[in-house]
Amino acid sequence: MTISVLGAGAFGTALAISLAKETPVTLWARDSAQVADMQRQRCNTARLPDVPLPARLTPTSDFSQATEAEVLLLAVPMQKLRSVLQAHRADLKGKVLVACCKGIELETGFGPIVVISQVLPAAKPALLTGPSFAADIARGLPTALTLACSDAKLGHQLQQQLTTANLRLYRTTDTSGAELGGALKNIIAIACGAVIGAGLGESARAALMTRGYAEMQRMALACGAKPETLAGLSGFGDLTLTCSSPLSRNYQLGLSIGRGDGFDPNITVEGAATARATAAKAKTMGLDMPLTETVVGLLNGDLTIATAGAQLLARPLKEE
Ligand SMILES: NC(=O)C1=CN([C@@H]2O[C@H](COP(=O)(O)OP(=O)(O)OC[C@H]3O[C@@H](n4cnc5c(N)ncnc54)[C@H](OP(=O)(O)O)[C@@H]3O)[C@@H](O)[C@H]2O)C=CC1
Ligand SMILES: O=C(CO)COP(=O)(O)O
Repeated sequence: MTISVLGAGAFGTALAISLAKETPVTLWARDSAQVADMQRQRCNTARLPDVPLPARLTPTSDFSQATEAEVLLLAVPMQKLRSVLQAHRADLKGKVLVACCKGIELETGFGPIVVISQVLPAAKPALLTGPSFAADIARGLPTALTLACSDAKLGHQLQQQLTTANLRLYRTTDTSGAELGGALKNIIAIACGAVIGAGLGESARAALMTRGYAEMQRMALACGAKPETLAGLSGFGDLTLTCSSPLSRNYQLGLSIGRGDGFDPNITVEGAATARATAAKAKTMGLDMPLTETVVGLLNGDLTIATAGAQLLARPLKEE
């Protein structure tokens, strides 16, 4: 089996490095200058400066060359996924496409699997998600992820093909649960960062993580997901990592909100658009998602941390 990774950001490069230790991998980037630099330096200096590219990793800016592979990993941000698929529709037709992004499309409220199916009805979509920082995967540290594919046979094959010595994949056919877990945890990570940034304490963070998990379940189960998927790596696992580590960019955005600092808008923070998409979706579905609404209020500047905290604490008392 041959593999290409489309998108040479932090995560795409990390996955390519991990896989290329065991099999040839092509890594596509749209920027030919970046590709030339990777070929020359044998390193992605912009995104993973300290990790060398293995000999079996071939960087390219030639999309057709990359799509000669049998399995294509899509490692671009969620809000860019549709345009990338549309731009390369002919080359991607009928391919096995493994989305590696976490989020919900702002304009439609759909996750990556539906977006792939809409743009490329003949493609075979899957999702790779779960708790993992690019830097950890690139350094070969032990990591466990979820491979979700509604086609059980293909999911089984992908699980075998994409597992490496240090990257252990579990599989599920519940694509909806896997993509919602990975998308919604980023919203709660922003909230947790804000609480810590504002000095409100670890106890408040634990409360947010727990009530955030309840909120994630509320949305996911209403969309037909299985509770055990939410309890797995793609949901609870990634929630734990992202809400507790300063390496997370979603958590970092929250920290800056809590501290009242600025934040570089060029950094990929999936939770911001996903919070807005989820709040809109929850409204149409009649779901109560107070933490998501609060994060949207903070992002839009409609709420201060003090008002947000006071509003959440003043909500009607209820059963757990
Ligand atoms: N970083 C991590 O630790 C993890 C990330 N993820 C997920 O992976 C996804 C990607 O994140 P990450 O790699 O960190 O993000 P980065 O910001 O590091 O990289 C994004 C990549 O997408 C490319 N890109 C953006 N827009 C386009 C476009 N229109 N056409 C082609 N390429 C495009 C960028 O290219 P260019 O540089 O030219 O702009 C860049 O290579 C996200 O959904 C994230 O949640 C999942 C797990 C871990
Ligand atoms: O998804 C991630 C960890 O699993 C990466 O988190 P950030 O996108 O917040 O950096």
